[in-house]
Amino acid sequence: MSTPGAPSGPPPSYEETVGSGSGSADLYPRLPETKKEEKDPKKNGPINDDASGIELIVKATDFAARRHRMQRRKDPHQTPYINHPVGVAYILTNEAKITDPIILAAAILHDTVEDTKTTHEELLEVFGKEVATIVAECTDDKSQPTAVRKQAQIDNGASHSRHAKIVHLADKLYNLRDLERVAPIGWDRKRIREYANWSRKVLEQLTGAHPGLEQSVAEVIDRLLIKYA
Ligand SMILES: Nc1nc2c(ncn2[C@@H]2O[C@H](COP(=O)(O)OP(=O)(O)O)[C@@H](OP(=O)(O)OP(=O)(O)O)[C@H]2O)c(=O)[nH]1
Repeated sequence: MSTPGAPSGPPPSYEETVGSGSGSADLYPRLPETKKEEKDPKKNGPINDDASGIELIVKATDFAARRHRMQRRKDPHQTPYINHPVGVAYILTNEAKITDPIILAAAILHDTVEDTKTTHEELLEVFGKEVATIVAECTDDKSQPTAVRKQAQIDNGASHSRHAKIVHLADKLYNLRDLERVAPIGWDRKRIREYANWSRKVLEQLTGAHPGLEQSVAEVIDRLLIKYA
């Protein structure tokens, strides 16, 4: 979902943009410093020409950025919507250690059919069956009332492919962490509790797809329910 319209007021500070660095409320856990191997800029390294996976991911990123370009998140700073699908893909590579280009492309595209005029047929044509199918499994039917859509996620989650479950887990993790960071405009404590409780029911349907992600989702839900008890 999106909040249309341009942001008003001063731009967010650097700290507000990247997170406070204070731990649990950050979108991504801090990574240990890794010492990079120094490369001699005068020497030419080998060129890896097996680039189809990278091309797919960049193509998906460009497509999603163009389709979501007018959309904003619901947070007080009205963050550009594209931050969400890119962040979901980053959770997959950074935390879940998923490097399958099909799953990453689907993660980047996961809201294009649900929240923009993009169609399933278009994704089929541009990105192929595997990517389009994962996106379809992660797409809510926005023609349905909210309560029906929310129940459908609980009812259908278990029957989805493992790839779709993994994208769904990273999607939930991003949204729950975002909720922990700052509540969307208009959300009171009750709404946050309801979202956390509903997320737990969805999580139960995704069991076994990726234990690490499942644990991370469960931990944020626990923290939210304590914070907003
Ligand atoms: N936490 C958070 N969520 C935001 C923000 N901006 C937009 N969203 C979206 O809002 C949706 C959750 O809000 P709800 O009121 O429960 O659902 P709805 O908009 O789809 O009716 C999520 O989309 P969804 O595709 O419906 O995901 P989900 O409900 O399957 O998690 C999430 O991506 C934000 O700033 N913070």
